[in-house]
Amino acid sequence: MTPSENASAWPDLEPTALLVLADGTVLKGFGLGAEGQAVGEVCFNTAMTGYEEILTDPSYAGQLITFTFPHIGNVGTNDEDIETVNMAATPGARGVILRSAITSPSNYRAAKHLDAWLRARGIIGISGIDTRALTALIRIRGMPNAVVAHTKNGRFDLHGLKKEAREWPGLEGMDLVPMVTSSQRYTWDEMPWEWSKGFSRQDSPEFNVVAVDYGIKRNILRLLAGEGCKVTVVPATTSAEDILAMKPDGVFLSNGPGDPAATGKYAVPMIRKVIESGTPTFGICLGHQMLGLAVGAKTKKMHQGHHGANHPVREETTGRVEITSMNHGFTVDEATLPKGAKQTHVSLFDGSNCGIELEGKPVFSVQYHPEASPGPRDSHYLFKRFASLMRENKSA
Ligand SMILES: NC(=O)CC[C@H](N)C(=O)O
Repeated sequence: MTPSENASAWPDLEPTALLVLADGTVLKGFGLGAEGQAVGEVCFNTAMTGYEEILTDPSYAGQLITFTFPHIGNVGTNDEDIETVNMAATPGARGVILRSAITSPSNYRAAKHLDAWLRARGIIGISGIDTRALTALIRIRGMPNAVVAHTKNGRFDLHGLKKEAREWPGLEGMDLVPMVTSSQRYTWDEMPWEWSKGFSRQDSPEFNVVAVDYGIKRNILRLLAGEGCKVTVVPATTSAEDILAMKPDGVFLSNGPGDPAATGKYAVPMIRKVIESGTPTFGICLGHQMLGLAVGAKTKKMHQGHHGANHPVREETTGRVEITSMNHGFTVDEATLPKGAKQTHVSLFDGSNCGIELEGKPVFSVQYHPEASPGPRDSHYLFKRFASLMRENKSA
Protein backbone atom coordinates (compact mmCIF):
# COMPACT_ATOMS: atom_id res chain seq x y z
CA MET A 1 0.00 0.00 0.00
CA THR A 2 1.39 3.44 -0.88
CA PRO A 3 1.49 6.14 1.79
CA SER A 4 -1.28 8.04 0.03
CA GLU A 5 -3.73 5.12 0.01
CA ASN A 6 -3.09 4.71 3.71
CA ALA A 7 -3.45 8.34 4.73
CA SER A 8 -7.10 8.46 5.87
CA ALA A 9 -6.75 7.65 9.54
CA TRP A 10 -10.39 6.44 9.87
CA PRO A 11 -11.32 5.29 6.31
CA ASP A 12 -14.64 3.69 7.34
CA LEU A 13 -16.25 6.71 9.02
CA GLU A 14 -18.55 9.14 7.18
CA PRO A 15 -16.33 12.05 6.17
CA THR A 16 -17.32 15.70 6.51
CA ALA A 17 -14.14 16.82 4.77
CA LEU A 18 -11.98 15.52 1.93
CA LEU A 19 -8.45 16.16 0.81
CA VAL A 20 -8.28 15.48 -2.91
CA LEU A 21 -4.82 15.38 -4.47
CA ALA A 22 -4.12 16.32 -8.09
CA ASP A 23 -3.36 12.66 -8.91
CA GLY A 24 -6.92 11.73 -7.89
CA THR A 25 -6.07 10.32 -4.43
CA VAL A 26 -8.92 11.04 -1.98
CA LEU A 27 -8.26 11.24 1.76
CA LYS A 28 -11.29 11.27 4.06
CA GLY A 29 -11.48 13.19 7.30
CA PHE A 30 -13.54 15.49 9.48
CA GLY A 31 -14.23 19.11 8.69
CA LEU A 32 -13.06 21.98 10.82
CA GLY A 33 -12.95 25.72 10.41
CA ALA A 34 -14.91 27.24 7.54
CA GLU A 35 -17.11 25.24 5.17
CA GLY A 36 -16.26 25.39 1.48
CA GLN A 37 -13.27 24.35 -0.55
CA ALA A 38 -9.75 25.68 -1.10
CA VAL A 39 -7.13 24.77 -3.65
CA GLY A 40 -3.40 25.07 -3.15
CA GLU A 41 -0.07 23.32 -2.77
CA VAL A 42 0.24 20.97 0.21
CA CYS A 43 3.36 21.47 2.30
CA PHE A 44 4.25 20.01 5.68
CA ASN A 45 5.42 22.07 8.65
CA THR A 46 7.33 20.34 11.44
CA ALA A 47 7.05 23.07 14.11
CA MET A 48 5.62 21.78 17.40
CA THR A 49 4.40 25.19 18.54
CA GLY A 50 3.28 28.43 16.94
CA TYR A 51 0.43 27.24 14.71
CA GLU A 52 -1.28 30.62 14.90
CA GLU A 53 1.80 32.51 13.67
CA ILE A 54 2.29 29.90 10.93
CA LEU A 55 -1.32 30.09 9.74
CA THR A 56 -1.17 33.90 9.58
CA ASP A 57 2.21 34.21 7.82
CA PRO A 58 1.20 35.75 4.45
CA SER A 59 4.03 33.76 2.79
CA TYR A 60 1.69 30.73 2.95
CA ALA A 61 -0.87 32.24 0.55
CA GLY A 62 -1.67 29.58 -2.06
CA GLN A 63 -0.73 26.74 0.27
CA LEU A 64 -2.46 24.13 2.42
CA ILE A 65 -0.47 23.31 5.56
CA THR A 66 -0.11 19.81 6.99
CA PHE A 67 1.14 19.97 10.56
CA THR A 68 3.32 16.97 11.39
CA PHE A 69 2.80 17.63 15.11
CA PRO A 70 -0.44 15.78 15.93
CA HIS A 71 -1.97 18.10 18.54
CA ILE A 72 -2.73 21.47 17.02
CA GLY A 73 -5.06 23.91 18.77
CA ASN A 74 -4.37 22.94 22.40
CA VAL A 75 -3.50 26.49 23.47
CA GLY A 76 -6.25 28.18 21.49
CA THR A 77 -5.69 31.48 19.69
CA ASN A 78 -5.36 35.14 20.64
CA ASP A 79 -5.08 38.44 18.81
CA GLU A 80 -1.46 39.07 19.88
CA ASP A 81 -0.03 36.10 17.98
CA ILE A 82 -1.35 37.04 14.55
CA GLU A 83 1.48 37.72 12.08
CA THR A 84 -0.56 39.19 9.22
CA VAL A 85 -0.44 43.00 9.19
CA ASN A 86 -2.81 43.60 6.32
CA MET A 87 -6.04 42.21 7.78
CA ALA A 88 -8.02 43.14 4.68
CA ALA A 89 -5.91 40.79 2.56
CA THR A 90 -6.07 37.01 2.14
CA PRO A 91 -4.92 35.66 5.51
CA GLY A 92 -1.98 33.41 4.59
CA ALA A 93 -2.67 29.67 4.33
CA ARG A 94 -5.89 28.63 2.60
CA GLY A 95 -6.31 25.34 4.38
CA VAL A 96 -5.09 23.26 7.30
CA ILE A 97 -4.63 19.50 7.53
CA LEU A 98 -4.47 17.88 10.97
CA ARG A 99 -4.06 14.43 12.52
CA SER A 100 -6.21 14.91 15.61
CA ALA A 101 -9.42 16.81 16.21
CA ILE A 102 -8.94 20.13 18.03
CA THR A 103 -9.45 19.85 21.79
CA SER A 104 -10.61 22.68 24.07
CA PRO A 105 -7.92 25.31 24.58
CA SER A 106 -5.91 25.25 27.79
CA ASN A 107 -3.82 28.40 28.17
CA TYR A 108 -4.24 31.67 30.05
CA ARG A 109 -3.70 33.65 26.83
CA ALA A 110 -6.35 31.76 24.87
CA ALA A 111 -9.18 33.99 23.65
CA LYS A 112 -10.78 31.73 21.05
CA HIS A 113 -10.98 28.03 20.13
CA LEU A 114 -8.89 27.32 17.01
CA ASP A 115 -11.93 25.85 15.24
CA ALA A 116 -13.99 29.04 15.69
CA TRP A 117 -10.93 31.15 14.81
CA LEU A 118 -10.42 29.22 11.54
CA ARG A 119 -14.11 29.62 10.72
CA ALA A 120 -13.99 33.37 11.37
CA ARG A 121 -10.95 33.73 9.08
CA GLY A 122 -12.44 31.59 6.30
CA ILE A 123 -9.75 28.90 6.57
CA ILE A 124 -10.93 25.42 5.61
CA GLY A 125 -9.62 22.50 7.63
CA ILE A 126 -9.64 18.73 7.84
CA SER A 127 -8.65 16.46 10.74
CA GLY A 128 -8.36 12.69 10.89
CA ILE A 129 -5.63 12.54 8.27
CA ASP A 130 -2.62 10.29 8.79
CA THR A 131 -0.25 13.22 8.51
CA ARG A 132 2.82 10.96 8.86
CA ALA A 133 1.77 9.08 5.74
CA LEU A 134 0.97 12.32 3.91
CA THR A 135 4.37 13.74 4.89
CA ALA A 136 6.10 10.57 3.70
CA LEU A 137 4.23 10.94 0.41
CA ILE A 138 5.45 14.55 0.04
CA ARG A 139 9.03 13.48 0.76
CA ILE A 140 8.81 10.84 -1.98
CA ARG A 141 6.85 12.69 -4.65
CA GLY A 142 7.19 16.39 -3.80
CA MET A 143 4.52 18.90 -2.75
CA PRO A 144 1.22 18.02 -4.49
CA ASN A 145 -1.52 20.41 -5.55
CA ALA A 146 -4.79 19.56 -3.82
CA VAL A 147 -8.25 20.70 -2.81
CA VAL A 148 -9.48 20.56 0.77
CA ALA A 149 -13.29 20.53 0.99
CA HIS A 150 -15.55 20.73 4.05
CA THR A 151 -19.34 20.34 4.07
CA LYS A 152 -21.46 19.67 7.14
CA ASN A 153 -23.78 17.31 5.24
CA GLY A 154 -20.90 15.20 3.92
CA ARG A 155 -21.93 15.61 0.25
CA PHE A 156 -19.14 16.30 -2.22
CA ASP A 157 -18.85 16.77 -5.96
CA LEU A 158 -15.89 14.41 -6.19
CA HIS A 159 -15.55 14.79 -9.94
CA GLY A 160 -15.42 18.60 -9.60
CA LEU A 161 -12.92 18.47 -6.72
CA LYS A 162 -10.58 16.15 -8.67
CA LYS A 163 -10.83 18.41 -11.70
CA GLU A 164 -10.04 21.54 -9.65
CA ALA A 165 -7.01 19.89 -8.00
CA ARG A 166 -5.74 18.59 -11.35
CA GLU A 167 -6.22 21.87 -13.22
CA TRP A 168 -4.82 24.29 -10.61
CA PRO A 169 -1.67 25.61 -12.32
CA GLY A 170 0.57 25.37 -9.23
CA LEU A 171 2.81 27.92 -7.52
CA GLU A 172 5.49 28.01 -10.20
CA GLY A 173 5.11 31.22 -12.19
CA MET A 174 2.53 32.57 -9.71
CA ASP A 175 2.80 36.11 -8.32
CA LEU A 176 0.64 36.15 -5.16
CA VAL A 177 2.06 39.36 -3.71
CA PRO A 178 -0.81 41.55 -5.02
CA MET A 179 -3.14 39.50 -2.74
CA VAL A 180 -1.18 40.25 0.43
CA THR A 181 0.72 43.53 0.03
CA SER A 182 -0.55 46.69 1.65
CA SER A 183 -2.28 49.12 -0.69
CA GLN A 184 -1.03 52.15 1.28
CA ARG A 185 2.02 53.37 3.12
CA TYR A 186 2.01 53.20 6.90
CA THR A 187 4.51 53.68 9.69
CA TRP A 188 5.35 51.11 12.37
CA ASP A 189 6.75 51.72 15.86
CA GLU A 190 5.58 48.71 17.89
CA MET A 191 8.45 46.83 19.55
CA PRO A 192 8.71 43.14 20.54
CA TRP A 193 6.42 41.65 23.18
CA GLU A 194 7.90 41.44 26.66
CA TRP A 195 6.76 39.38 29.59
CA SER A 196 4.42 41.43 31.84
CA LYS A 197 4.86 44.56 29.67
CA GLY A 198 3.30 43.45 26.38
CA PHE A 199 4.20 45.70 23.43
CA SER A 200 5.90 49.06 23.88
CA ARG A 201 6.55 51.82 21.28
CA GLN A 202 9.76 52.99 19.67
CA ASP A 203 9.72 56.67 20.60
CA SER A 204 13.36 57.65 19.93
CA PRO A 205 14.28 56.07 16.59
CA GLU A 206 17.86 56.16 15.33
CA PHE A 207 17.08 54.97 11.80
CA ASN A 208 14.55 55.64 9.12
CA VAL A 209 13.86 52.34 7.33
CA VAL A 210 11.64 51.70 4.31
CA ALA A 211 10.23 48.15 4.32
CA VAL A 212 8.87 46.87 1.03
CA ASP A 213 5.81 44.76 1.80
CA TYR A 214 5.59 41.52 -0.16
CA GLY A 215 3.58 39.95 2.70
CA ILE A 216 5.49 41.17 5.74
CA LYS A 217 5.16 39.62 9.21
CA ARG A 218 4.55 41.66 12.35
CA ASN A 219 7.53 40.25 14.22
CA ILE A 220 9.93 41.46 11.52
CA LEU A 221 8.57 44.97 11.96
CA ARG A 222 8.76 44.66 15.75
CA LEU A 223 12.38 43.51 15.68
CA LEU A 224 13.30 46.37 13.33
CA ALA A 225 11.60 48.81 15.73
CA GLY A 226 13.45 47.13 18.61
CA GLU A 227 16.77 47.93 16.89
CA GLY A 228 15.91 51.62 16.77
CA CYS A 229 14.07 51.86 13.44
CA LYS A 230 11.11 53.96 12.54
CA VAL A 231 9.71 51.82 9.74
CA THR A 232 7.70 53.08 6.80
CA VAL A 233 6.04 50.13 5.09
CA VAL A 234 5.37 50.65 1.38
CA PRO A 235 3.36 48.64 -1.19
CA ALA A 236 5.25 46.04 -3.26
CA THR A 237 5.17 48.05 -6.49
CA THR A 238 6.68 51.24 -5.02
CA SER A 239 9.44 52.50 -7.33
CA ALA A 240 13.10 52.89 -6.37
CA GLU A 241 12.77 56.63 -7.03
CA ASP A 242 9.90 56.93 -4.52
CA ILE A 243 11.78 54.82 -1.95
CA LEU A 244 15.04 56.77 -2.29
CA ALA A 245 13.14 60.08 -2.16
CA MET A 246 12.23 59.11 1.42
CA LYS A 247 15.97 59.25 2.24
CA PRO A 248 16.01 55.91 4.06
CA ASP A 249 18.97 54.87 6.21
CA GLY A 250 18.12 51.34 5.15
CA VAL A 251 15.74 49.37 2.93
CA PHE A 252 14.16 46.09 4.00
CA LEU A 253 12.81 43.49 1.50
CA SER A 254 10.17 41.29 3.11
CA ASN A 255 9.11 37.68 2.99
CA GLY A 256 6.08 36.78 0.88
CA PRO A 257 4.18 34.11 -1.05
CA GLY A 258 4.49 32.65 -4.55
CA ASP A 259 7.28 32.30 -7.07
CA PRO A 260 10.14 34.83 -6.69
CA ALA A 261 10.77 34.75 -10.44
CA ALA A 262 7.19 35.95 -11.10
CA THR A 263 7.28 38.62 -8.37
CA GLY A 264 10.78 39.63 -9.37
CA LYS A 265 9.46 40.99 -12.68
CA TYR A 266 8.62 44.29 -10.98
CA ALA A 267 10.67 43.96 -7.79
CA VAL A 268 14.05 43.28 -9.40
CA PRO A 269 14.43 46.60 -11.29
CA MET A 270 13.63 48.48 -8.07
CA ILE A 271 16.06 46.37 -6.00
CA ARG A 272 18.89 46.93 -8.52
CA LYS A 273 18.52 50.72 -8.24
CA VAL A 274 18.35 50.60 -4.44
CA ILE A 275 21.56 48.54 -4.14
CA GLU A 276 23.25 50.75 -6.76
CA SER A 277 22.49 53.77 -4.52
CA GLY A 278 24.63 52.29 -1.71
CA THR A 279 21.71 52.19 0.74
CA PRO A 280 22.07 49.39 3.35
CA THR A 281 19.63 46.64 2.36
CA PHE A 282 18.43 43.54 4.21
CA GLY A 283 16.17 40.85 2.73
CA ILE A 284 14.33 37.90 4.26
CA CYS A 285 13.06 34.82 2.37
CA LEU A 286 11.18 36.13 -0.71
CA GLY A 287 13.21 39.34 -0.27
CA HIS A 288 16.39 37.20 -0.25
CA GLN A 289 15.32 35.32 -3.37
CA MET A 290 14.56 38.56 -5.22
CA LEU A 291 17.87 40.09 -4.16
CA GLY A 292 19.47 36.96 -5.66
CA LEU A 293 17.57 37.52 -8.89
CA ALA A 294 18.54 41.21 -8.88
CA VAL A 295 22.26 40.36 -8.89
CA GLY A 296 21.77 37.83 -11.70
CA ALA A 297 21.34 34.50 -9.86
CA LYS A 298 18.48 32.11 -10.60
CA THR A 299 15.81 30.66 -8.30
CA LYS A 300 14.30 27.20 -8.58
CA LYS A 301 11.42 25.20 -7.10
CA MET A 302 12.36 22.75 -4.33
CA HIS A 303 11.17 19.16 -4.08
CA GLN A 304 9.64 19.23 -0.59
CA GLY A 305 10.57 22.71 0.61
CA HIS A 306 11.62 23.75 4.11
CA HIS A 307 8.85 24.48 6.62
CA GLY A 308 9.62 24.18 10.31
CA ALA A 309 11.29 25.66 13.36
CA ASN A 310 14.33 23.42 13.82
CA HIS A 311 16.42 23.81 10.65
CA PRO A 312 20.18 23.98 11.25
CA VAL A 313 22.06 26.60 9.22
CA ARG A 314 25.81 27.24 9.22
CA GLU A 315 27.20 30.75 8.95
CA GLU A 316 30.15 30.30 6.61
CA THR A 317 32.53 32.91 8.07
CA THR A 318 32.35 31.75 11.70
CA GLY A 319 31.31 28.12 11.26
CA ARG A 320 28.65 28.82 13.88
CA VAL A 321 25.44 26.79 13.56
CA GLU A 322 22.11 28.44 14.27
CA ILE A 323 18.75 26.70 14.55
CA THR A 324 16.29 28.54 12.37
CA SER A 325 12.67 28.90 11.35
CA MET A 326 12.04 28.18 7.70
CA ASN A 327 9.20 28.55 5.29
CA HIS A 328 10.10 28.35 1.64
CA GLY A 329 9.38 26.22 -1.42
CA PHE A 330 11.77 28.02 -3.78
CA THR A 331 15.50 28.54 -3.36
CA VAL A 332 18.36 30.57 -4.81
CA ASP A 333 20.49 28.25 -6.95
CA GLU A 334 23.93 28.67 -5.38
CA ALA A 335 25.66 27.57 -8.59
CA THR A 336 24.26 30.64 -10.37
CA LEU A 337 25.47 33.25 -7.84
CA PRO A 338 27.64 35.75 -9.73
CA LYS A 339 31.07 36.99 -8.64
CA GLY A 340 30.58 39.59 -5.95
CA ALA A 341 27.63 37.77 -4.33
CA LYS A 342 29.06 35.62 -1.57
CA GLN A 343 27.21 32.71 0.03
CA THR A 344 27.14 33.47 3.77
CA HIS A 345 24.83 30.76 5.14
CA VAL A 346 24.07 27.19 4.13
CA SER A 347 21.38 24.66 5.15
CA LEU A 348 22.79 21.68 7.04
CA PHE A 349 19.77 19.61 5.97
CA ASP A 350 20.39 19.73 2.23
CA GLY A 351 23.26 22.14 1.52
CA SER A 352 20.96 24.70 -0.13
CA ASN A 353 21.78 28.40 -0.09
CA CYS A 354 20.58 30.21 3.02
CA GLY A 355 22.18 33.64 2.75
CA ILE A 356 24.20 36.04 0.62
CA GLU A 357 26.07 39.31 0.96
CA LEU A 358 27.31 41.63 -1.76
CA GLU A 359 31.03 42.28 -1.64
CA GLY A 360 31.84 45.94 -1.02
CA LYS A 361 28.18 46.85 -0.47
CA PRO A 362 26.11 47.06 2.74
CA VAL A 363 23.66 44.51 1.35
CA PHE A 364 22.76 41.04 2.71
CA SER A 365 19.85 38.64 2.93
CA VAL A 366 18.83 35.27 4.36
CA GLN A 367 16.54 32.53 3.11
CA TYR A 368 15.21 31.61 6.55
CA HIS A 369 13.13 33.62 9.04
CA PRO A 370 15.44 35.23 11.64
CA GLU A 371 12.43 36.89 13.27
CA ALA A 372 11.14 33.37 14.10
CA SER A 373 7.55 33.71 15.36
CA PRO A 374 7.37 30.89 15.76
CA GLY A 375 10.78 29.42 16.43
CA PRO A 376 14.19 29.84 18.01
CA ARG A 377 15.84 33.25 18.40
CA ASP A 378 19.36 32.24 17.38
CA SER A 379 19.26 34.49 14.30
CA HIS A 380 18.07 37.75 15.87
CA TYR A 381 21.70 38.97 15.52
CA LEU A 382 20.94 39.70 11.85
CA PHE A 383 18.71 42.63 12.86
CA LYS A 384 21.67 44.01 14.84
CA ARG A 385 23.89 43.49 11.79
CA PHE A 386 21.46 45.57 9.70
CA ALA A 387 21.48 48.30 12.38
CA SER A 388 25.34 48.29 12.42
CA LEU A 389 25.48 48.64 8.64
CA MET A 390 23.10 51.60 8.80
CA ARG A 391 25.12 53.18 11.64
CA GLU A 392 28.40 52.79 9.75
CA ASN A 393 26.85 54.10 6.54
CA LYS A 394 25.40 57.13 8.31
CA SER A 395 28.68 58.06 9.93
CA ALA A 396 30.74 57.49 6.73
N1 LIG B 1 8.59 32.85 3.44
C1 LIG B 1 8.78 33.31 2.24
O1 LIG B 1 9.07 34.49 2.03
C2 LIG B 1 8.57 32.34 1.11
C3 LIG B 1 9.22 32.73 -0.20
C4 LIG B 1 8.67 31.98 -1.40
N2 LIG B 1 7.28 32.22 -1.57
C5 LIG B 1 8.97 30.50 -1.28
O2 LIG B 1 8.07 29.71 -1.11
O3 LIG B 1 10.09 30.08 -1.36
